[in-house]
Amino acid sequence: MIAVVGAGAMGEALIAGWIASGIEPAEIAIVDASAPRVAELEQRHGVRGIDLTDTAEAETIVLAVKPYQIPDVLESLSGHLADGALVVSIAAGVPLAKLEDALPGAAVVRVMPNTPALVGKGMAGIVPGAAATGEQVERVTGLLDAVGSSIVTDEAHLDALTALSGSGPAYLFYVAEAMIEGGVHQGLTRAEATALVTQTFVGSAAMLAESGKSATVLREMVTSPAGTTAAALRALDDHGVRAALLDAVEQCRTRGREMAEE
Ligand SMILES: NC(=O)C1=CN([C@@H]2O[C@H](COP(=O)(O)OP(=O)(O)OC[C@H]3O[C@@H](n4cnc5c(N)ncnc54)[C@H](OP(=O)(O)O)[C@@H]3O)[C@@H](O)[C@H]2O)C=CC1
Ligand SMILES: O=C(O)[C@@H]1CCC=N1
Repeated sequence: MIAVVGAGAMGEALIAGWIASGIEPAEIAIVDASAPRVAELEQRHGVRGIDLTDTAEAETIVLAVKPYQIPDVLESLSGHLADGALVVSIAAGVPLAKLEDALPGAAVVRVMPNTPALVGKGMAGIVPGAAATGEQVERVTGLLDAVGSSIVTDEAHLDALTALSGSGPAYLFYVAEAMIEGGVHQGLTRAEATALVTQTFVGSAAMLAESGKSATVLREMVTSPAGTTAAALRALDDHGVRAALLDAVEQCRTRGREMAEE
């Protein structure tokens, strides 16, 4: 049994992705502070709500509560884990050391997933803790690869990874929102603008993933000399969009580091 503690946005993305990948809903249990939320997910996905103490029966316990809620959950779990249980924390900015100190001897793995797991296109970074066996790391890798792709990395790189793939979907949705608004300003209906922008994201992502060409070359392919794209990119440069993205990635990484100290 996989128990997901904290069935919010990311918890549900993983659950839905796992079920779509073929994992039986009966194999998944959820714990959440909100009874209506548990009922909603039971109805939508066919998973079952359990109490935190029932996670003692789970082989894999995924901690998906907000980072500041992690200490309380760890305190409740301490001393109640099954032999061989694996604890997977997806909380941003909660170091392995804090997790391992609260669960002495337990196998712990830190993971940074992202919400596209919901549609089987997730990206995740995996950091094995000291007591995690090779089989347990493979189990986690299998669970993340079932909903997209993953890499095993060092904890030192996890905040940077969070700044790209963990939080990254939000930057792209932000750009999509702004482009849709731009289309509406030009007189397109919101539905037309949304369809145009959505398919442009899908096509561009597929080219980036499948063409073998760099983002730079793909951008140059669109940019005809003295043409429309060059004018648009000039406006982005004038507004400092590249610098803003560099700063956004840095601020995200820095916030992850700060959270580790809170
Ligand atoms: N959202 C994302 O894209 C990503 C999130 N993460 C990480 O995932 C974690 C969850 O984030 P997110 O899904 O956005 O947050 P949410 O607030 O959507 O989900 C957290 C859920 O946990 C519930 N909860 C709170 N306390 C407890 C408890 N003691 N026991 C069980 N459930 C509890 C919350 O209920 P209530 O709201 O009532 O408090 C809520 O439903 C965070 O640690 C975040 O860093 C990692 C990668 C990506
Ligand atoms: O915003 C957050 O803190 C979480 C972690 C990565 C994405 N969402």
